[in-house]
Amino acid sequence: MVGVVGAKDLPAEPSEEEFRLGLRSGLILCNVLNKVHPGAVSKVVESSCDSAAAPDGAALSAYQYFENVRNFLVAVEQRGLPTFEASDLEQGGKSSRIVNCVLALKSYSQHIFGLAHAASGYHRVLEENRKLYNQVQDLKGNIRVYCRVRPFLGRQSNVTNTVDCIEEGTITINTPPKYGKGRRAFNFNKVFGPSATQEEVFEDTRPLIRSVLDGYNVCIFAYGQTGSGKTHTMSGPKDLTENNQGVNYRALSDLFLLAEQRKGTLQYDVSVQMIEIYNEQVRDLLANDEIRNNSQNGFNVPEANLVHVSSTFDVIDLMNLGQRNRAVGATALNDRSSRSHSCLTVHVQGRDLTSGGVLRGCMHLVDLAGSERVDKSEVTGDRLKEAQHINRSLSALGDVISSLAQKNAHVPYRNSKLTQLLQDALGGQAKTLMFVHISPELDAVGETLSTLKFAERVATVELGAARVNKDSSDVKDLKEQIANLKAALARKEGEHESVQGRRKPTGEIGNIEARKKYRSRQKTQSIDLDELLGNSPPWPPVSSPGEMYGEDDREIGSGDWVDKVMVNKQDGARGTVGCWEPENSRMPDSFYQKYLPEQSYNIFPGGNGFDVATTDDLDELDAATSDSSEPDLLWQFNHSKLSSLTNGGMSKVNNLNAKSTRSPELR
Ligand SMILES: Nc1ncnc2c1ncn2[C@@H]1O[C@H](COP(=O)(O)OP(=O)(O)OP(=O)(O)O)[C@@H](O)[C@H]1O
Repeated sequence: MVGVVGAKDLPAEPSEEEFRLGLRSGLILCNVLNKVHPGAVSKVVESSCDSAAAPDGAALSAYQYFENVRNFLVAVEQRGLPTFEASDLEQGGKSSRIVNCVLALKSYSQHIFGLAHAASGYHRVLEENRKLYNQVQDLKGNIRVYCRVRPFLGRQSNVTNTVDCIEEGTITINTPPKYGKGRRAFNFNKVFGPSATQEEVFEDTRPLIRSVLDGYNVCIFAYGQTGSGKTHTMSGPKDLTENNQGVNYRALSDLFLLAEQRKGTLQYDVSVQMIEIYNEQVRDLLANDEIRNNSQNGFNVPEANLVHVSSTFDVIDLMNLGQRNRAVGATALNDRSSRSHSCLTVHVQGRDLTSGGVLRGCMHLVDLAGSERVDKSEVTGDRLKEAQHINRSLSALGDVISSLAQKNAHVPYRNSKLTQLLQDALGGQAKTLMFVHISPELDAVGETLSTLKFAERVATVELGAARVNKDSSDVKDLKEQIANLKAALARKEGEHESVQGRRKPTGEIGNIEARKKYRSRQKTQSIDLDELLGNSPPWPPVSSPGEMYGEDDREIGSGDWVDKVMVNKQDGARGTVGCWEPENSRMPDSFYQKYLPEQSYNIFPGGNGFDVATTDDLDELDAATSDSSEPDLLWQFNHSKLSSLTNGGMSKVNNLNAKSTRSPELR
């Protein structure tokens, strides 16, 4: 009897490798059966195509292949055609050899059918989950703003508290007469009081981390007066422990945790960059060499290192290095004041192991330099210059926010490096979260009020709907080609310039302390600020989001998970279900050796029309029974892929990275 695998037989979670092997063996089985009983397959295909029960999503064709196999076997039975019993093996002659082969394949495929069936459900649920999750995120709307109140620091215990009360998303400030009425309430998505722990704060940020892995661009930035706790939120205090780690560390460890959990279906490659904007200079915090000018865009741009990371430990090392390299100074208000805006950018590339589709997400974690009243912070000289730069860029940020809030056609992003850096996050399709920080002291109330007013404004900015960055393999290949061509062109130009002795002088790097060398794992690359901004599409005019995108961007931004199988299936000219074109689809020899008994591996001597005496012959058999282009996408399977699957997971990302040292680029 041909067995039909019931729900009870389905494994909870087939491994990716089992799933693929199953698909391939189903293909072989159908081809063999088709030869034994020509015509039967197509009948079965017709009926199974109508099946309303077939799930949609990435696993559709896998599901249908196996439906076909199953239905075919049932049809064979119903017609009283050979039943594949072990006793058949004893019979001599051609038909028993066929039966022998089919039997071996069938028994394996029954098992695999169960796996594939379960996998299709698993993929479907995963995909639905992912979509729903991000829809909920999108519905939350504008830039999200969380307010955090710093506790009084040790030396300030007797100081008057300006924070009257905190309720859910509302914070009420007691305002001295000079600032208007007695109390003023501000509403945000969330308000964290002084006793909120780092973990509690991160808990509400966590959903965004998932979005990065789903191919969205995310920006989390900390805003507030100097000394109000921005660095504390983003990185943590000076004496860092696991408990008091800030958002940056937690975000990265979550990222790796989730990537690990998804490794059966998606393989992720993670790289980070860390830059700072100091006195309107963009500088690489992970640099091992001097930063060079790149005057192409009219402003200084570093060759920012994109460092591949494969664990939280790697990230902690890098962040520590970046923190050490940050321009930090003491002001009257904060003895460890950040004098620059810092941005940790995490690039994530996920490859769907089934469809080969690629998702790219990018996350900016920005710790802005603190605004300060220069009279109050008593700064002079270099510190004054820094403060002026900081205030100017924050005011440029304010102008951008105002324009966005008013939906102006022109948004002055170009007025500062900071606004250029945040351009996509503020106006594009990123998911953006701002942590606004306030100090509770009475003498900070002026800044507190202006900070909170600014934050309220930010909360009204409407973002374009966040878009997932995804590439089908074809698009990805084309982009890689473009990137290679660009790199070649840049190299040529460089050669040309050096020949003519017109090389630009080394850029000014300001007064940052000497950079620690960090050579071992770094890859240096030329990028411009646009690339630092990640892979999100360019900011479209507010009134017509998406207008500026190229055809390519539109195609990949349709909001659905792009999957090669699905893309192909939409093409009516090909991909008839149940037909296979096994171009390049030969299984590794190890497969045949492992899964076909020796006698059936070598079972078809010549002369019967479809001899399968060798694996090469199996290829021919495949070729003879195929007429669809689908499998060359679905069935690309060879030794190297098998080994990459078995080695699995994040350990492979090094190799991936070695292939592509550029940051993900969609432009
Ligand atoms: N939630 C908090 N709990 C405990 N201590 C905090 C908290 N927030 C800030 N602090 C402490 O307050 C001081 C100032 O914080 P921090 O350096 O993070 O401020 P900042 O806004 O980054 O300042 P600047 O803009 O000058 O860099 C630090 O000593 C920090 O450890």
